[in-house]
Amino acid sequence: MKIERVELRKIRLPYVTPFETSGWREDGSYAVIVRVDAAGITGWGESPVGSSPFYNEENTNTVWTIQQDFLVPMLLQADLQGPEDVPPAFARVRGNRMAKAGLEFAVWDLFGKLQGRSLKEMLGGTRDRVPVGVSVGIQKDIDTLIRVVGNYLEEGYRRIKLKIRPGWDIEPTRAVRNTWPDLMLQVDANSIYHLSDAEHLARLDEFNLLLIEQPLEHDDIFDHAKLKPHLKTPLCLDESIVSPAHARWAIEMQACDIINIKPSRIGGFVDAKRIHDMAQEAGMPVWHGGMLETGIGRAANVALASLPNFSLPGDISANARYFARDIVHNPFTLNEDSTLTVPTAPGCGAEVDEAYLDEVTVERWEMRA
Ligand SMILES: CSCC[C@@H](NC(=O)CCC(=O)O)C(=O)O
Ligand SMILES: [Mg+2]
Repeated sequence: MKIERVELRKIRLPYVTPFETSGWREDGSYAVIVRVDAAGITGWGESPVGSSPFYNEENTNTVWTIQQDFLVPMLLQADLQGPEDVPPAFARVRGNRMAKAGLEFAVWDLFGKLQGRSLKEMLGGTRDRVPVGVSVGIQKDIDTLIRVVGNYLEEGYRRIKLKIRPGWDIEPTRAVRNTWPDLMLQVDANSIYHLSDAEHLARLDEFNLLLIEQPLEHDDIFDHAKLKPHLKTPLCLDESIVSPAHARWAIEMQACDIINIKPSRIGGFVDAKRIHDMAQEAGMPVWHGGMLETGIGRAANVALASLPNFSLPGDISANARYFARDIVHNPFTLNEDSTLTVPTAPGCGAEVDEAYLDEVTVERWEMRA
């Protein structure tokens, strides 16, 4: 099948509160929303990039350029038997995985609608609900942090992730642990530390954390393997794992105990599923990360998180955690057991609110076959 039309949109969708990590602060979604059309069917996808290239090497503008100049023409050329044919069509383009992923997601959604199959079914999901938690950004002080965490626990979330950085790591984590001794708690450093911080990072071991996420450089596996023996807490990689090859290197080098899987970081579902399966083979648990997606990317994430080796709560909160109003008519709401319900509708299950999407679109582009 040939894709007949591709439409890209830059959006501005404000977060209910800004989100701060060790390296940047973002006030809203600057994602690129992808629409593909063929045979009278529309598929939707999202490249969940930020305004700056601070999480990985991509941002709104790199996605916008690479999609328009290379990936969309390649996609329109391709004769697709299924969404698995999308990555080979993009193979000549190095990196730019969020740009690739947004387009691939949209083609998965399209084929699901064409075949009457949910994304969960297409990907091999086994769960009807997926356990989720909340990622809590860096706060102005510890009292505020305790209040913010308390509010999320009130809402019913059972797992909390804290962003940390030098000067905001041991004491905030201690304060949360002391307030909630039995809480499922983990931390994410977003690559801000170095191997020389090993002893300092080992101080986090006293807090009985589920994991320490991506403490060292965003493109490192070797030093994480050297760090791991210093830690009792399980070590999780996020930014470093951008392909099945990276996952194999990390597993074989014993560089981590757990992998955070984000199909956007990895370039799409095909390779994300490969990493899920490799980790399962190796007896390594994975959990689903988040990139503050709108309801379009969020639905894609929930579908993937329904696969069997996703064994720790994911960073896939209800849409309202970020958006007062989302670009979908059917936002996720948190179930009483701190899970989200996996959509069963054909495709990703997101019902796009096109009128509101138009309102939050700041730039639009399209290309036809
Ligand atoms: C703006 S990029 C945020 C990347 C960060 N993501 C989260 O903390 C989860 C955010 C979410 O709730 O989607 C991570 O490194 O895991
Ligand atoms: Mg992370």
